[in-house]
Amino acid sequence: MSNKKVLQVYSEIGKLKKVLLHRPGKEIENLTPDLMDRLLFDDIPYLEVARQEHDAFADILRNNGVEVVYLEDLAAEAIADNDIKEQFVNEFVKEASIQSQKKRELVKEYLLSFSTNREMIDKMMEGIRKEEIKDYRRTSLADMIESDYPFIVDPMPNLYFTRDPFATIGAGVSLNHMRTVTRNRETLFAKYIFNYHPEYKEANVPLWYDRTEDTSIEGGDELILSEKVIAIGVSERTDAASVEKLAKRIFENNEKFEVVLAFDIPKKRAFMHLDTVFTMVDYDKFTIHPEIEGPLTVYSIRKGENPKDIVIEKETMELSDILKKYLELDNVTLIRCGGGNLIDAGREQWNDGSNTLAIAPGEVVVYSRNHVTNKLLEEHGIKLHIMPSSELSRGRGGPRCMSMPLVRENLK
Ligand SMILES: NC(=[NH2+])NCCC[C@H](N)C(=O)O
Repeated sequence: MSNKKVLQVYSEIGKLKKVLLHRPGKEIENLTPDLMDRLLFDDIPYLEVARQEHDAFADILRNNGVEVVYLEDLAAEAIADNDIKEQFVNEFVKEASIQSQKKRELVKEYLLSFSTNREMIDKMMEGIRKEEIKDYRRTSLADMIESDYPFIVDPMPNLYFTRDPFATIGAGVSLNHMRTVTRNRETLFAKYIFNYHPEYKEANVPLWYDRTEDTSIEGGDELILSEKVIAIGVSERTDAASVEKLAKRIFENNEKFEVVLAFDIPKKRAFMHLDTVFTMVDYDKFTIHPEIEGPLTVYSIRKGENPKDIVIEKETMELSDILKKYLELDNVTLIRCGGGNLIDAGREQWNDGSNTLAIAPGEVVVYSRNHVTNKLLEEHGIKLHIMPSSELSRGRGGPRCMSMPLVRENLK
C-alpha cells in the first residue's frame, strides 16, 4: 500500500493541491421565502447563474493546478456496497424529521428507486416535495390533517458551503456537530466518505471531533495558521466547550500542533464564523473586519504536563502581537475589509469581503463584488483570482466557505 497522504492540511496558505466542492443543485430551487430563515439564507439565488459562478470558481482552481473533487461524487462512491448503502439510507431517513413510520418507509423506498447512487444522493440533497410520493397522506392521522408544509424531506441548500460540516486538520478530520438541525444533516455525507470511500477507508482517518457530540463546532471557525498553531472561533456556531474537546484530542494524538488559539468573537449572524471576519492570505498578512477588533478576546490552549491536561490562558496583547508571538514573525499586517471605512466595511463583509481562499502564499480567490477590499489586497501585493459573485453570495458565504481543502503542500 502506498503511503500517499490522503489528508494533509498544516496551513491556510500552503499550495492547494486537492479540494472538495459541492456544485449547487436543485436544493436551491426548493428554497422558499418561508424557509429562508430556518435554512439560513437571506435571499433565493438563481440556480443557473449560481452554477455558472460556481463552475468559474472550480475552473480557477483547476487552472491553478488544484484537483477538484465533488461531495456528491465522493458520497455516491462511498456507498457502492449495498449493505453500506442500506445503512446510509436508514440513517438519512432517521435524521430527516419524518414523523410516521409508514412515511419513513415510503421515503426509503422512494430513495432506493433511483437507478444510480449519484441520482439518489442528488435527491437527498434536493429534498422531497409532497407531490413526489403519492399516497403519503394516507399513512397517518398527522398527515391527513396536516398543514400545508410543502416538503416531506427538507432541502439542504447550504451544502455548497463545504467548509463547514467537516474540516481537515493536519492528517485528520473534525467531523462537526453543527449548531442547526438543517446543517447537521449535511455531516452524514462526510461520515460515510471518511469511513467507506475507497480513498479514505484504508487510511483510518483520525477524527478530532464527531458529529454525535452534544456541543457544536463548524468548519468556518477552524483555521490552521501554521503547523504549530490552530485558531478556532467561539462564535454564533461554535461553543467554547467544543474548542477544548478538539484541542485535547489533537494534543493526545501527537499531531504537530502545539497551541490552539480560541478567538472569542461577537455572536451574530453577520459574523457567524471566524472566517467571515478573519482569513489568512500570506505568511504574515490577514484580512480582518474592523468591527471585531474591539470586542475580540483571544485565549491560548496549550498542552499541559500530562498528555491529557491542557493549560488555558487569556491573551492580553493586541491581535497583531498575538499573531507575531505564536507565528514567530517580526511583522504582521492586518488588511481591513472595506479599508476600515465603516460603510464599505459593513457592506463588503456582509458579502464575504474578508472571506478569502488562499491557493498559495500571497495568492487568493475573492468575490468580484468586494472591490474596495480587493483593491487594498492588491496594494498589499496579494495576487487575486477574481470570481463572479452575484448569486452564490446570497447564501452568506465566500470562497473560503465554499471549499474544503483536503491536501495542501507543506510550507517550507
Ligand atoms: N464558513 C462559512 N462562513 N460559511 C458560511 C455558511 C453560510 C450558511 N448560509 C450558514 O448560515 O451556515
